[in-house]
Amino acid sequence: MASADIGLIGLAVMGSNLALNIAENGYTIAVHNRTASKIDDFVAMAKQQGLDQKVVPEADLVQFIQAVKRPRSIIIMVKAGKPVDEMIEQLLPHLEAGDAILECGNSLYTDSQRRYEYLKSKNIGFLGIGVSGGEEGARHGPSIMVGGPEQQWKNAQPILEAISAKFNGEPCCAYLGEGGAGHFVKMIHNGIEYGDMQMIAETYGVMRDGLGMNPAAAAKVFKDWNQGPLNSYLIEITGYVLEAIEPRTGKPLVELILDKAGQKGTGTWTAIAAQQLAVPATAIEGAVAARSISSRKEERVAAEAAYGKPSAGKADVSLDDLEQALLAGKIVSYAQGFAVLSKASEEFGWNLPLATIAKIWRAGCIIRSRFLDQMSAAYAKGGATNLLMVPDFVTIMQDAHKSLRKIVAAGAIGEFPLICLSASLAYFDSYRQAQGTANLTQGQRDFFGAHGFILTDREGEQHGKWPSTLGK
Ligand SMILES: NC(=O)C1=CN([C@@H]2O[C@H](COP(=O)(O)OP(=O)(O)OC[C@H]3O[C@@H](n4cnc5c(N)ncnc54)[C@H](OP(=O)(O)O)[C@@H]3O)[C@@H](O)[C@H]2O)C=CC1
Ligand SMILES: O=C(CO)[C@H](O)[C@H](O)COP(=O)(O)O
Repeated sequence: MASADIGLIGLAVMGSNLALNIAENGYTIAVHNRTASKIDDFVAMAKQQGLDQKVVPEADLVQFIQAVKRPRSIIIMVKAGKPVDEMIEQLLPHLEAGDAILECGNSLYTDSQRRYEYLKSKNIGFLGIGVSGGEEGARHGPSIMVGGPEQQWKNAQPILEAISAKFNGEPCCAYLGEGGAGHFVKMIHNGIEYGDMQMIAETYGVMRDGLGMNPAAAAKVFKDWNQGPLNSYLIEITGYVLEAIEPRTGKPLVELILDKAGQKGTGTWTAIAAQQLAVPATAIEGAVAARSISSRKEERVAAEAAYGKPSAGKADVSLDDLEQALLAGKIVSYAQGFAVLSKASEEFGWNLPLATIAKIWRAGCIIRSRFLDQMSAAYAKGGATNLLMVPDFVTIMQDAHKSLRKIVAAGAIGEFPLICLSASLAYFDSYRQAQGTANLTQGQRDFFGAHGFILTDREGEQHGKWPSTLGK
């Protein structure tokens, strides 16, 4: 007898917490996991939290499906990629017309588009949903980015809005467009997350290598910054990470963590999508590159032996400059992320609501910050082609870019790498330079490939009369 309002497959970190969140919001939820012992663990956890009455555990997939009321909504929260397709294949023979799959992992947006088309041909609905907020967000309110057919969204809307984070009472959950729109927006969220994290790490590098600060002193600065314009979840947790002590040695934990960053793909996908759409996203690309360089620990050790240890001279910068530089870098990185969203919206016909996206990122997600409230207000006014041209942000950048410049210069002289902050500065300088240097590039392209150029004093494409270099 079907008794559950919704079903969920995949009881790892995200799935189990989402299921508890759904149960706590008064919905009965059927749960299933490939490894059955995880279902028992989950039920024990639900019991501890007084939510087991709202949970229908089913180790058998067919019985799990039958436990969900029709038309069924089934959330899949398993490892992204092939496991999602395998899960869909296992579900398909037992689903009926009108049922829907809500795929909530970090899936590539083109996979979501493909899955939607495939399931549509079988009369099964599909929503590709980006969920952000990690373990705590999933349990108490994540930010939820929905893509797919609007009717399916309407069916799922009450549950998704109920479980989402709230900012001033507004749900951080929205329908963003057809096909892969939800997962595209989540991908850009993660690209921005990479940029934020890398710029914070670089700022810590300036404190450590340029200002000789220990982790406890750096932690205090991040805690102070969290009271100002940089107020955000990532700045807040940075303070906690820096002040943590490893109990066995009594040393700062951060100094014992191996300096190799992991990555699961969403940052790289953002960089690729930006390149494919011809939108410069250099800060995000820099952040992805920084993780890749970090993973080459052995090569870095060998290179340091070959070139000598960086001089790590005292940087002549203030903490105020550092704060402003981080703010400036962050504005550039968000400007790039939103520019990619804007172009994708045009290219894929999604009509992405940029103000709404900034709004639903104000709470619940990893990049939540005070700054996003200001950004959503700017996009709500309309007419913003690039965040760098929005009056509020022009005002901030007019001063903040000077600090960014000082910090990047200090990094270059002091020999500590600022791959993301320097990429942000270079983008800013390129974006605001009315007379660039592509005139020379165009001359070269015409020289070797007769690609043509435009002259500023006349109409139409022109070619130069170039000397032959053959035989020289
Ligand atoms: N962790 C996080 O902070 C966040 C994660 N996400 C995304 O959410 C999704 C779930 O993440 P997370 O909770 O960390 O779990 P994992 O990505 O670690 O995936 C583990 C889950 O996938 C199941 N699984 C793996 N392979 C298969 C398969 N072939 N068939 C059936 N089930 C399979 C596992 O089942 P079993 O127990 O049997 O191994 C388990 O339930 C991922 O797409 C992730 O990228 C999104 C936001 C934040
Ligand atoms: O989606 C997330 C947060 O928003 C996940 O935590 C994701 O795993 C982060 O990406 P990576 O593992 O590549 O750092």
